[in-house]
Amino acid sequence: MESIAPLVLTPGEPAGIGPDLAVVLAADPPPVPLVVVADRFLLAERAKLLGRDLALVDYRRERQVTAQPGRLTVLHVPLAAPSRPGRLDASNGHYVLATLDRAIAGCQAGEFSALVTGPVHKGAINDAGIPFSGHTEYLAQKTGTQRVVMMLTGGGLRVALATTHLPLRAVADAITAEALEQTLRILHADLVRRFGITEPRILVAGLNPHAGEGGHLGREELEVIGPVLEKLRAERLRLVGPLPADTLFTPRVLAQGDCVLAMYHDQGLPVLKQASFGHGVNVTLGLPIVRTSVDHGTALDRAGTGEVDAGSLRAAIDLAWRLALREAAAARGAART
Ligand SMILES: NC(=O)C1=CN([C@@H]2O[C@H](COP(=O)(O)OP(=O)(O)OC[C@H]3O[C@@H](n4cnc5c(N)ncnc54)[C@H](O)[C@@H]3O)[C@@H](O)[C@H]2O)C=CC1
Ligand SMILES: NCC(=O)COP(=O)(O)O
Repeated sequence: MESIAPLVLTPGEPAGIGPDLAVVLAADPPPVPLVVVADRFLLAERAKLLGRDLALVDYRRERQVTAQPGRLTVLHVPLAAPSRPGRLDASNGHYVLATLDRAIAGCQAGEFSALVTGPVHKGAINDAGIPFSGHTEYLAQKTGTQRVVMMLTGGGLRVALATTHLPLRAVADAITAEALEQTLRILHADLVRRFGITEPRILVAGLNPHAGEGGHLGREELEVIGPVLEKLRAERLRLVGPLPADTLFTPRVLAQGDCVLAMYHDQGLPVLKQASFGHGVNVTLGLPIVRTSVDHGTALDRAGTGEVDAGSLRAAIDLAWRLALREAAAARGAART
């Protein structure tokens, strides 16, 4: 195994399935060094509840991180209040962000090579009095990045979003020429740099039914999306669209692209999740650090039951490791030149 810094995992909402997933993962760990940032007593309790043996290694004492069955290396961050599976408690909202902050700081400092996030409950964090839309927006803010792009990958698809966690009412106003151009530039650049696709072909969805039907069902395609695509095509970006979203996700059209850019969350993600739920990965593009995440939420109904599928977490760890190795190789190449 190539030697780069360990990955860091935040299990997320303590009342959700994140702690369960960390416990399940430890039984059959992926072959990469991994540090879990969480309350160690929470993990120990969840392991007990699930009837699993789990040895917790204190990261602060033992910096040598190895993957061994039945062991988890834990960087302890204390809960604010005891947590029970399935029972949200807003007083732990700050805990969730404290785990993220520690992990992000470690990635920025080179202590960790990539961040893998478990699911957080956006409502619980907001109920703690902290405005929070999602990891994607939080990571942009914490790293001082003006714009990032959410992309999910799974089931042979890559689906990126032009807007992320917005009320539907706000979506059309958020799709400005400037925002869309920046999004497409980030998507193109990261498909090249992080995913090794030399000339990525991006299929861009329209916003309105039938991509606006020539302006009769909405004008964003004519006034915003089309002109941005024209401008970037002149720079040799391979962009197709704006395409009617209802037929974009058919095999014949998908075969013509490497990635889809959907205009909003529920235009793109249901298709991706239908194709790969439980095995997909959410990756944030445009960040100065590598970050991947599970494709699912907190599944409060399953926390503490043992009925959880760790497939998406495993896929997120695998992708984070591969992206981190690529980053390290690129950095070595740059240092040589
Ligand atoms: N990466 C993240 O932080 C994400 C967080 N969320 C948040 O999660 C919360 C709950 O969202 P929902 O819409 O209910 O979606 P959800 O993904 O938590 O649950 C949907 C259904 O899938 C099941 N499920 C989800 N993951 C599973 C797993 N690994 N194994 C077995 N079953 C699983 C659940 O039991 C439920 O029946 C919301 O607050 C949402 O914002 C949602 C998506 C991603
Ligand atoms: N639907 C994706 C989601 O909610 C996760 O978003 P984020 O927390 O990764 O920004």
